[in-house]
Amino acid sequence: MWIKICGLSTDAAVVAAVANGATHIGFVFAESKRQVTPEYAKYLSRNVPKTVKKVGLFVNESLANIEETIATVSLDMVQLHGQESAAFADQLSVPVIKAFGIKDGNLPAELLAFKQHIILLDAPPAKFAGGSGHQFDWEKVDLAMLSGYHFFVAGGLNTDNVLDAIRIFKPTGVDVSSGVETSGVKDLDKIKTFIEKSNR
Ligand SMILES: O=C(O)c1ccccc1NCC(=O)[C@H](O)[C@H](O)COP(=O)(O)O
Repeated sequence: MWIKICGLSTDAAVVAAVANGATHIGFVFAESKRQVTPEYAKYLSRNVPKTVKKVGLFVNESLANIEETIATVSLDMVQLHGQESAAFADQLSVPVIKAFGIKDGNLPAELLAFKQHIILLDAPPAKFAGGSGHQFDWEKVDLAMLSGYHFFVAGGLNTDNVLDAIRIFKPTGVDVSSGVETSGVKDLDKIKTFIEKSNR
């Protein structure tokens, strides 16, 4: 199971994610309360082993700026949260995770164009393009449409519901940000519990 802990902005949270077995960690470079600069993400990444994938999150950013950030931080992957096309994703130099906000359980038709990429099923955008802590309507999703895709389930996951998400979706991975926070700050115990439960 891939386990991605997203929106990291402190050393303690990075250490907790890595030490407890996260396979992916996410840094938000888009406008967000969790936004970090490329230079700071590079600093936070200094002791992250190569086995843990560093993912950079962007919203409708230019190809040049994304590539510059990939180089600065040594990102392994990019997560796109805007209206980026598959043709845009195809041009990036690292593997891409494309986030889709799922409204009323409807998977977007665009999914087909992203078959070569990794998909992230998320709640629809709220104040920011992601990281809202909201859940989408799991029960209405046509699971058969996800066959053949590598995909993360995200959106409002937490230590109480992650096992249900895994049971229902049988995803390649799970992704969390708000659900491992307390009062808006990453909670090291919740990170540990989330990873332990995801690995059960
Ligand atoms: O975290 C943000 O503030 C953010 C801002 C802009 C684009 C994406 C953002 N976050 C994405 C994520 O952290 C997660 O991949 C996903 O949306 C799930 O978040 P959550 O529901 O908070 O667990």
